[in-house]
Amino acid sequence: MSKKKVVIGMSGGVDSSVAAWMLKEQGYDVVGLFMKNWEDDDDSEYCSTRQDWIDAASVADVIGVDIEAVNFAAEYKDRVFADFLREYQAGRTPNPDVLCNAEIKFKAFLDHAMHLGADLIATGHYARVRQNGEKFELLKAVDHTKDQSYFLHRLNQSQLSRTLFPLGEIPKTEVRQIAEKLALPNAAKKDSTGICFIGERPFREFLNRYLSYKPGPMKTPDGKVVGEHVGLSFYTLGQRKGIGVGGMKAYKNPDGSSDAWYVARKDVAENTLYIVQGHDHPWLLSSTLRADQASWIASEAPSPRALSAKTRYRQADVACTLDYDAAPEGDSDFALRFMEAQWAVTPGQSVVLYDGDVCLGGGIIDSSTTS
Ligand SMILES: Nc1ncnc2c1ncn2[C@@H]1O[C@H](COP(=O)(O)OP(=O)(O)OP(=O)(O)O)[C@@H](O)[C@H]1O
Repeated sequence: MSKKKVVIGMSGGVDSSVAAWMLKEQGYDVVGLFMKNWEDDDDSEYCSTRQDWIDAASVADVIGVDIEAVNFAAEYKDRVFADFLREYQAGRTPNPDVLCNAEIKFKAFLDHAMHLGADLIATGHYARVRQNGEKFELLKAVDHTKDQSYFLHRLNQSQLSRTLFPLGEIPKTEVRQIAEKLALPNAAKKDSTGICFIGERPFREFLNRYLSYKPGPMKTPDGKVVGEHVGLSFYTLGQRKGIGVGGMKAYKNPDGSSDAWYVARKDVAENTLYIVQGHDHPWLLSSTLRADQASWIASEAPSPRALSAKTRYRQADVACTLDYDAAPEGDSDFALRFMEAQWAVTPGQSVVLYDGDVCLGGGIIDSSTTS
């Protein structure tokens, strides 16, 4: 029987390098594919694409697999970056890495791999796929500290049925050990952080180039104007640094100290930014949320029941109840009620639902309430 052909996304990072090696060990016919999703223009200071390609190609050479490069910069701009800008312009805080998986890594990439004659695709994500009868399930990685299912929650049955995640079963420490044992040229490379096209560059300066912005008042909950914001798009809920009221001592604790200020609300219609003093201010806590753009891995919506959720990556799962009847306001698709109030639930971010280790899918946070 001929070997199954797997096209794996090789980013030049340690994870996808080790994943490619594992697939080869497992007997697959492995081909690496390096994607370029962002044109460098004048960004070369912050963009490591050239070095990443060199790393991916040298790893492919060491483990003995073919590799090629493909440019999805146009698709990325149309399907991910345009949405990212629209969301920021509307005062929300989007998560482009979620959309990148749904539209680029598991759509444009998948289509391209199929044209190359692949049976399956693979990435170095930390997550697992399990077949359960006719259905494919997305599970958290065994290494919960690295689990990336949050970013993969918009994948569907067709995508999951053709995907392998070789790293889902092993801890990150073992991945590093394998890279060292094989003397991979990138064994000591740092993990990438942040949104891929922004990288390490100053965020506000980057957004400035693409968005129109209008300064407006910064107010406290009682309506007092305490400053001016530079444009609502440049702030996110729960933000503490960069508000520019650090020295403001208007509200003191009984002991004379003053707590930090946080962004708590954006009123887009009034172009007003509300800030509150103290990490646990009631305006920063939500007991319910509404979400839209629901996407369910099993194709159908889960039954309303007690589940757990993450309203941001790297957050411990929180107990909640899924409810559809509570959602009909606006375009909301579902509502959640949390057992314990959640801090800085942020419109535009993904909310992802879990039943134990099984990721059920999720939606985009539309609004939240304190009551
Ligand atoms: N430029 C790229 N070309 C091809 N595949 C990519 C690229 N960027 C990411 N991927 C794939 O998506 C997976 C997850 O991407 P992410 O940016 O989260 O990388 P990571 O966890 O730092 O992994 P790595 O160490 O492989 O870069 C990677 O392991 C890889 O398979």
